[in-house]
Amino acid sequence: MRHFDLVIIGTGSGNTIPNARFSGWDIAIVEHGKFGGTCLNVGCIPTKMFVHTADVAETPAKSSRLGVDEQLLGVRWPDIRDRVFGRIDPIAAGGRDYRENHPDNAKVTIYDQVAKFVGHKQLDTGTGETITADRFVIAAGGRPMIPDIPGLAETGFHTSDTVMRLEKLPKRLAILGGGFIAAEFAHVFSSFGVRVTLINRSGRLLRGHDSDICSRFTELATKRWDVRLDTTVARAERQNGAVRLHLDDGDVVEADELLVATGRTPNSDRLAVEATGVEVDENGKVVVDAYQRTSVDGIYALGDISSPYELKHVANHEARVVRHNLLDPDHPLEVNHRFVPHAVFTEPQIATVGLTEEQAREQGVRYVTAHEDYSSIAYGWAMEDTTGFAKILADPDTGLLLGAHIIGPQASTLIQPLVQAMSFGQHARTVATDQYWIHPALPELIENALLKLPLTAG
Ligand SMILES: Cc1cc2nc3c(=O)[nH]c(=O)nc-3n(C[C@H](O)[C@H](O)[C@H](O)COP(=O)(O)OP(=O)(O)OC[C@H]3O[C@@H](n4cnc5c(N)ncnc54)[C@H](O)[C@@H]3O)c2cc1C
Ligand SMILES: NC(=O)c1ccc[n+]([C@@H]2O[C@H](COP(=O)([O-])OP(=O)(O)OC[C@H]3O[C@@H](n4cnc5c(N)ncnc54)[C@H](O)[C@@H]3O)[C@@H](O)[C@H]2O)c1
Repeated sequence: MRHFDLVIIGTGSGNTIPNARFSGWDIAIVEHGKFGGTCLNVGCIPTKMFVHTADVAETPAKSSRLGVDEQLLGVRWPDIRDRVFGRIDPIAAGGRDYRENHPDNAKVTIYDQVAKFVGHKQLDTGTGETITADRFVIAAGGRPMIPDIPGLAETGFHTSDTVMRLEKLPKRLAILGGGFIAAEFAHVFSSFGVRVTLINRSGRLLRGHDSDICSRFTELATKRWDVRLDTTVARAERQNGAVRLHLDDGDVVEADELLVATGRTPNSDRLAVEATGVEVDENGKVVVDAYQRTSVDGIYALGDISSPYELKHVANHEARVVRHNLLDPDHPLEVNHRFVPHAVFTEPQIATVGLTEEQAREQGVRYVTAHEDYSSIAYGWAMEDTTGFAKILADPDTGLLLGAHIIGPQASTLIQPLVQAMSFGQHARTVATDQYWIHPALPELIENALLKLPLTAG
């Protein structure tokens, strides 16, 4: 059995670990799919390339309120799709080529089949070779979770792994789920002229967000798409080429294609991590401590397979922590999950960091809130925005921010000064008043919301 200093399973964030500081280490990289993992190949990057294109396609529908009459002449799906993957596919191939052929990686060996643990620190690489190592990094991510619906497999469906490579645009798309992926793809496909029906089990879309954000988004989504809430699919079938979804309320939704976006499940099962003694929780997530160490000495995990946050910036941060801890295990770094922001790139954009109002209430945290509409700031007037807002929560006594939630144009960018303020423990008033805010730019939304916080001091 070949023995390595380090085996890394998964080339998403895991592949960022080996650098010049590992020269001299015998490293195996195990990846059965494309190099770059979910984010590069089927996640963040292609979706946002589609989202930007969708935003452009949607412009004419919004411009007449500004007195500019525009017309969308067409959407060339094959060109849109091929631009995205024409850019991405070579990056994945280049990533593999670098690890396989570049002199920097002379001591790196690649295994390209589905691997699974077969014993303590023993990995069956799926290539006919079983390997061992002193250290492992489990960075094998997750995959779409497919609900158990009678007829679903026979009906045929897409997930986020396949829907971006459709041969042609469907006329009608049914989306099962009401989370991040459903919200982003509903925006993308409807902007391209596809009639979208969204079927969601719970009563509000993007649950888990602050309830003011969920309510506003659900209200807007309902105007744009056929949204079925508090509904599940009892049975699916395909008739005359069309997907037919029988809902539990008796209604039938017909579509040309179906996208299942009902959450993701970690790949710990397929990797059989228990065979090496690595502990998983009730959701199949690998259990790690604050240093990303699993229950087995020398085995680390990171990213979607272990993290409570299924976000690329978190996976990358955890990979940096693991890299340090591999190199200097006697002085390990702790992971920093204090203020993890995220954005949903739908229409309108949504961004969030810290506590929602519901969480603050449940945790018994003392808080005050401030709310500012885009329609109250000059650039919001310029854009004729009537639905966007920022909501900020702060501790009334210390003036420290507890959470921030934005729905509206550029929300994913506008949130950043608030992430910074929270990360560096800055007082809300200081952030609002001790720096210039460019007038009349969109960040005035944040400045005004901060100034409105009814703080007891400062
Ligand atoms: C549609 C979509 C859009 C997203 N958009 C965003 C976004 O805008 N912003 C954001 O922050 N996050 C986004 N995410 C989440 C983000 O993509 C993930 O959090 C991130 O990619 C996780 O990285 P990772 O390294 O943990 O795993 P991955 O990138 O999934 O890497 C795991 C790798 O392990 C390989 N692997 C798994 N099992 C085995 C095995 N047994 N043997 C060999 N190889 C194996 C897989 O092939 C894969 O390449 C999105 C996700 C999806 C699905
Ligand atoms: N912009 C981003 O950062 C981004 C974008 C896409 C995905 N992601 C990551 O990927 C993860 C997975 O995304 P997702 O949208 O698949 O999951 P999600 O957890 O965000 O949403 C799942 C949705 O499916 C619904 N659901 C579950 N089972 C159902 C059923 N049987 N019938 C009907 N509805 C059902 C849930 O109520 C929920 O609304 C996200 O949690 C996120 O961390 C991030």
